[in-house]
Amino acid sequence: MHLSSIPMRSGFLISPSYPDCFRLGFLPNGKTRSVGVVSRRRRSPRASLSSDPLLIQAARENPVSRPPAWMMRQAGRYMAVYRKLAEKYPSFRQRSETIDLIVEISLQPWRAFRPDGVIIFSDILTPLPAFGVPFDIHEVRGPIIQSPICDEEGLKCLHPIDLDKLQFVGESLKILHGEVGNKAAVLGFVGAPWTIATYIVEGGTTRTYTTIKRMCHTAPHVLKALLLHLTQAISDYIIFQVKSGAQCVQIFDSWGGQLPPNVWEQWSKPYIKQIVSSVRKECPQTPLVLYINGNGGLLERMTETGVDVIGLDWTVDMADARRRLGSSVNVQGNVDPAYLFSPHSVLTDEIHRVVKCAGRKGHILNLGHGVLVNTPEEAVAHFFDVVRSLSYDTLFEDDMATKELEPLSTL
Ligand SMILES: O=C(O)CCc1c2[nH]c(c1CC(=O)O)Cc1[nH]c(c(CC(=O)O)c1CCC(=O)O)Cc1[nH]c(c(CC(=O)O)c1CCC(=O)O)Cc1[nH]c(c(CCC(=O)O)c1CC(=O)O)C2
Repeated sequence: MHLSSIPMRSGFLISPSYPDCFRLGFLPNGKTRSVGVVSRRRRSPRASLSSDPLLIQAARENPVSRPPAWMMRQAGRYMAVYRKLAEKYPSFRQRSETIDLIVEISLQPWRAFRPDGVIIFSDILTPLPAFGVPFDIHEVRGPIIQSPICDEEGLKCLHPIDLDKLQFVGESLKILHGEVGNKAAVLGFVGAPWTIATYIVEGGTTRTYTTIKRMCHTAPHVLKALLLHLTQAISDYIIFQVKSGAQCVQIFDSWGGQLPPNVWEQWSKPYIKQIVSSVRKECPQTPLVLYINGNGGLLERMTETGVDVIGLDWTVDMADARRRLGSSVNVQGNVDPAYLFSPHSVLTDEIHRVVKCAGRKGHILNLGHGVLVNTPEEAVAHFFDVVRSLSYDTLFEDDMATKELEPLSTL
């Protein structure tokens, strides 16, 4: 399975830096056309599989020589404009379920920093009421599920996802797509069944996951029924997001890393795999990214889900991840979000290091998890400025030059 292209600010096409994995070209007229790959050697781009003159010309005019970049949680509380808006609309559910507010908040980081992706402002819990699980988000306590599910009786509240109740998501994606055109990718996202189940079973955020982990042994049939229900609902929801305008969808199994790897194999992986296979049938071109927080023990296993991109948290060294996964697996990440609190020069060096370790192909630059509350906005701006000024040629040529000089310096 291949990724489709992620449109860049310059116009349309990312294929030059992703010869193996991007095969949809975004043409300057805004239409998408399926093409072969366009590869680029040094500074002379050439088409290898595509003979479409428009694409070849466009590739020449818009050489892409850096990874695309966006940030998890790139909208939200660290931004002053968001905090101001949150004063006026104090309920998170209102902010994330009203079309005008969703569009406005999603575009705040786009206007301020021009990332290559615009992520819809939403939450992994947003679809819950549409299949029978009401929730709220409390300012201090975080998500709260009014009626956690702990037994067979609890399962009775579940019903198939009613996508009419999520029209605000569909409409917002459509509007965002229209707003950013082919200058950036529009990204949707969902929580993975295991991660969503932690909230539904525990009743909210937990530090220990003991209730749901116990359930694996005391009521496996209940947990399995819940996860199967979530699998169907989340698959339908991803397809709905794609049909509404999402060009790439991130699956957050944020709490999958809380499980021992063999338990993740049993209670998370099969459900994600099922989602990937259902989505593929309907939307074969849409890249799916899988992120797990604390995924060092799961990297190889994550590829077995069939997703296109493996999201890395910052506890995995990018070079190690590349070694372990092989260069044909696409990766996303993984600058430690705490670097955004350090001097800009330190952040610059870290971005360069991560990009060098990731290599020239199949890498989406991102943080290793979401932007932290209180992150200085100037640091986020600096992150994207550095990305924009990146050039693989310069970055890797410097390395080559150093290597070539090495024998001389030993004389
Ligand atoms: O994040 C918190 O600290 C507060 C509560 C919390 C929320 N969802 C939650 C949690 C964590 C938990 O307690 O389990 C639960 C939640 N939401 C999300 C994840 C996935 C993850 O980050 O690993 C998770 C689980 C893991 C985690 O929180 O790190 C995803 C999410 N929520 C949200 C966004 C969108 C965005 O921020 O741009 C996104 C990410 C989209 C992406 O990057 O592709 C939005 C969101 N949800 C929420 C908030 C805070 C409340 C507010 O603005 O009034 C906010 C806004 C913000 O982060 O500043 C509520």
